Amino acid sequence: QLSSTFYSNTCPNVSSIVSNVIQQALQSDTRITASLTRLHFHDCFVNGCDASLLLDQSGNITQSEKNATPNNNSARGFGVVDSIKTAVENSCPGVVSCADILALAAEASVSLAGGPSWNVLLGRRDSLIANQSGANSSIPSPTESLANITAKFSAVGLNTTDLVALSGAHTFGRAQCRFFNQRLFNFSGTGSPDPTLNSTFLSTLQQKCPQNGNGTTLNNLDPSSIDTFDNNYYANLLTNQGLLQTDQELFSTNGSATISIVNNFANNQTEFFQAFAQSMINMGNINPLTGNQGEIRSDCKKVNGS
Ligand code: HEM
Ligand SMILES: [Ca+2]
Repeated sequence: QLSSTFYSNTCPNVSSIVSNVIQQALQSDTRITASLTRLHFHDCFVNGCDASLLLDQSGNITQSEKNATPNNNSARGFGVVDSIKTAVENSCPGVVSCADILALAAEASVSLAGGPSWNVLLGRRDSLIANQSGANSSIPSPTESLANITAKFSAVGLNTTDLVALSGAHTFGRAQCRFFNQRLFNFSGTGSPDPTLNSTFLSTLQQKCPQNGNGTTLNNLDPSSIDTFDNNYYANLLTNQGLLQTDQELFSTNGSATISIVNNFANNQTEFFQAFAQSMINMGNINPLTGNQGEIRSDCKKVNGS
């Protein structure tokens, strides 16, 4: 029941307002488009796309999603979300939800980085609660098996094509060493690195992420075109240069239905862009609050009146 025309009377310029603030932020932060895209994912997988992720831990919010393991010292871009909200409130006070701002920011970000555009469906409302334990259990971890990741996508109504297409968001942005360094020296107790890592790529990563390092060094998820949204992510998987274990598993799990989809997206950027846009719409449809459920927050970090 979301609609692309939801704000056409009440805030007709909302898309360009969002895009303009992101363009400003890009001047000093080339990573921001990736970070904003990830926020929509981490919101939608926990209680649906309801901006539950954005609530700070304070007052009645005793266990924020921001402080959950997948987000703590990892999810970023919250300040830019606040700047977008301020700009939107200046033009259209009290009408645009923070959940819709995350959906619009993801589309604008992908588009500004050279990826596809799509009509964002709108009309989500904002939650009154956060679900930290849900964030810990529902957001995929980068060391899980493909079967587990597939199950987590399936739990929110997303299929294998959605999984492969949405993983293509790792065409931009960064990952800290601590999220993949289990692959580099002693993979699964074998005493050897992950055999599905290209040996040249492995040496580079071993140098960037030494065994006694602190694990927070940043690495490009797609070294071949770091801030550009393209299909190089899939080409990297074909040459065993997926950064996260869960990236490489899409191509290196024997017999998996994901392999032919990776091949298709590696060979055809147009098909990847179309599939990515459709899967972002699918993800954006996960369990939204609508009608008179929830509220339109005036500050994305807090429930109204708190
Ligand atoms: C399939 C399961 C997925 C896993 C296991 C996963 C895991 C991760 C991890 C561990 C990082 C690095 C975080 C850090 O170093 O702080 C990351 C970054 C990122 N993820 Fe995913 N992710 C998945 C799917 C997705 C999806 C579906 C999207 C969006 C549609 C997405 C978008 C991103 C982006 C854009 C970044 C870079 C963020 C930045 O630079 O700030 N990921 N992901
Ligand atoms: Ca949520």
